[in-house]
Amino acid sequence: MGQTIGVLDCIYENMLEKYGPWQRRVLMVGLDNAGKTTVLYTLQSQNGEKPAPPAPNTMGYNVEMVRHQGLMFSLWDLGGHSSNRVAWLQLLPETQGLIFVVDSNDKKRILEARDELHKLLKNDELSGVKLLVLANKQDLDDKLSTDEIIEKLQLRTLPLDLWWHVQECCATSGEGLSQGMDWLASALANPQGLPSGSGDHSGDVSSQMKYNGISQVAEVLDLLLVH
Ligand SMILES: Nc1nc2c(ncn2[C@@H]2O[C@H](COP(=O)(O)OP(=O)(O)OP(=O)(O)O)[C@@H](O)[C@H]2O)c(=O)[nH]1
Ligand SMILES: [Mg+2]
Repeated sequence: MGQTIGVLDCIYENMLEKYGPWQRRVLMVGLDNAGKTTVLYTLQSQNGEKPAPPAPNTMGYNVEMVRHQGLMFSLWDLGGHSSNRVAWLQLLPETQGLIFVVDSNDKKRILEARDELHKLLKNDELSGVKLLVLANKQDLDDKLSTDEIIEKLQLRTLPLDLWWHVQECCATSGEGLSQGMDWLASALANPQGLPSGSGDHSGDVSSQMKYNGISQVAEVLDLLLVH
């Protein structure tokens, strides 16, 4: 196991070398059915790319390189089913941004989402991470508002030095995704200067690049998920 993670680190260092200081690792997590994969591929299609065919219930992960506001993100969409969640931990080192996707319509599971988020944030590797909460499925009638999501997820109990922001969105239409990415890009670009909850301004995912190294990282993760 240790050797496998070492290989992962090595590949990631190669990616850093290739993309320099602009490259940021962003993990996208949340419960199953929250809409993570839809977010990933809607961002891809907003960028003019042909998105991958929809694949519900991600077993493992999807990963794409996304450029936004001059920053290059390696955006990892990790399957949210409980059997997948242990794999989230493998990617925590070097993670600078965390996108936590919530199904705003699923009131029955919001406390499970809260518990997963707080459990994840207890990991030391995530100290200094910038947290974007996507309050997804805002197109549905019986949805939780931003204030309700903040309260239910107990975001105000998080450490004061942890920056977080809640963005309402609809992953199927793409509404709100760009604003969320704006906040994340600003937070990651100006780690000293952006107070929690501020920084919304418009912008688009401008381009996307794929890097061969991703498939190597993916192979290593495949091994981790199988064992
Ligand atoms: N109405 C509505 N449905 C959405 C929205 N976003 C995603 N969905 C639907 O929710 C379902 C689950 O979406 P996925 O993107 O597969 O969810 P996921 O978080 O990747 O789930 P796992 O891979 O199991 O972790 C799909 O049927 C999507 O079409 C949204 O904004 N509004
Ligand atoms: Mg998925």
